[in-house]
Amino acid sequence: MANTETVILDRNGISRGLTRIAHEILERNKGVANLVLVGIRSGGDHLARELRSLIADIEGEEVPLGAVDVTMYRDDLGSRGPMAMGKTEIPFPLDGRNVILVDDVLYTGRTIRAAMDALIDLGRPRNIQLAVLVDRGHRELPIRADYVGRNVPTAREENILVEFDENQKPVEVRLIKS
Ligand SMILES: O=P(O)(O)OC[C@H]1O[C@H](OP(=O)(O)OP(=O)(O)O)[C@H](O)[C@@H]1O
Ligand SMILES: O=c1cc[nH]c(=O)[nH]1
Repeated sequence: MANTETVILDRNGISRGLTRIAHEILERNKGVANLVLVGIRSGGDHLARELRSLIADIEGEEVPLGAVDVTMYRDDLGSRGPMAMGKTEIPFPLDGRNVILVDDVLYTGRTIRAAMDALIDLGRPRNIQLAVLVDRGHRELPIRADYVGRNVPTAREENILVEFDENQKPVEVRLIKS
């Protein structure tokens, strides 16, 4: 049977969701002092860059931006076959910082567990908060997001695709039923 695809968010919808998240982050953290953004490769790193730009538009200040690759921290490393590995680039100390971890889709929570282990190997943040563009449910670990662009109820066999253009700007979020 052919796949059916439904657009959940277009460019404007994504932009509105990220703008709201930027305001929520600033509200909860009382501004940008002590704040850093770390995006999970790949996808979360592009969204973290968008959030940094939106926060700068509101506060007039750019917060430190990093990216984490979770490949070596995955709990299915042995069973998944070869995987392309990205680079973790966090060019600032994490100790004592309020870290906003950013990803595109939150599903089982296993990627977030891996990312938190990767961060904690690098330092001891004051806290880690989680921002995701889409929460599709079906958690397998006790993990929740602090900031959510859109909650999308899904069936396990469905898939959420976040598409980026050639400049790594988010273009569309689609729900794919196969
Ligand atoms: O909550 P989880 O069940 O861990 O799923 C969420 C993760 O799945 C996707 O990454 P994927 O592993 O497909 O890698 P990619 O983004 O690099 O393609 C997505 O970008 C999230 O990081
Ligand atoms: O639907 C899903 C599940 C995990 N990761 C995605 O990007 N989409």
